[in-house]
Amino acid sequence: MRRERSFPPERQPAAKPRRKASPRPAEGAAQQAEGRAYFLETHDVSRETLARLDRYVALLTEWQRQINLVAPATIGDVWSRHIADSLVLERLLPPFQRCVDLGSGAGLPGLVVAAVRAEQGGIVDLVESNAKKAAFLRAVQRGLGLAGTVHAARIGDCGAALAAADLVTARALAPLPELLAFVAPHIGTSARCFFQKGRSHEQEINQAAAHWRFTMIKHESNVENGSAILEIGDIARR
Ligand SMILES: C[S@@+](CC[C@H](N)C(=O)[O-])C[C@H]1O[C@@H](n2cnc3c(N)ncnc32)[C@H](O)[C@@H]1O
Repeated sequence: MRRERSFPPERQPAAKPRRKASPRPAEGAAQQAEGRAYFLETHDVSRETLARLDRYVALLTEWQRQINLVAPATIGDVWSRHIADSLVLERLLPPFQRCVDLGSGAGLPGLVVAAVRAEQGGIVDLVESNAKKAAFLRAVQRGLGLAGTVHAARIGDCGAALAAADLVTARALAPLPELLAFVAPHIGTSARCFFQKGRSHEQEINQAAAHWRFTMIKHESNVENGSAILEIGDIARR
């Protein structure tokens, strides 16, 4: 459902759960294979994209033995929990020249977006302040032949990257008022932000609307009960 809104916002009905339960708890190679098979039943991706995603999962699994990239209990469930979640956002993105993913962590959704859009020429920059995670992100970019820069820095020090972006993404990074404060000083007037939010998003929208004006399309999401992807633009302080 897409609905353009200005603020103050109207109340929205709660999102409906849609996704079939994924195989959980899931750890190890057998669970990953099961998750991959289910992913392929439910997603249509090209052979080239699948090869990149397979390589990403292999690198993630290898590096996860040394550093905590994702919650350890979710590594077996990487296809349904992380890749499919990132694809929900990717499918909403218009064509772009430069997308900046904030607080990328293990590369979610940024590396998944980059892997899926590789043939379309869009560049995905990744901002991640944790040096070890940033090293992982660079290794994946190299391993998959993806364009883009990894900024091993705080978001506040990445104004130039944000200024060059036509899209900004973030998942599980910060409450909406904080996300708006990160991007507003830097992004161009036509840039759009896609923030993947959990079930507290309505409260966050109301808190943000006290300090910011913005336009928003709320895309309901099946990632978890009540989750949503907020497409936001025209951000200005009140
Ligand atoms: C909860 S994790 C989410 C990672 C990923 N987006 C995901 O959905 O799995 C948040 C990540 O953002 C990074 N981070 C938090 N604040 C940041 C900041 N101000 N600048 C850059 N990175 C930041 C953290 O190091 C962490 O890896």
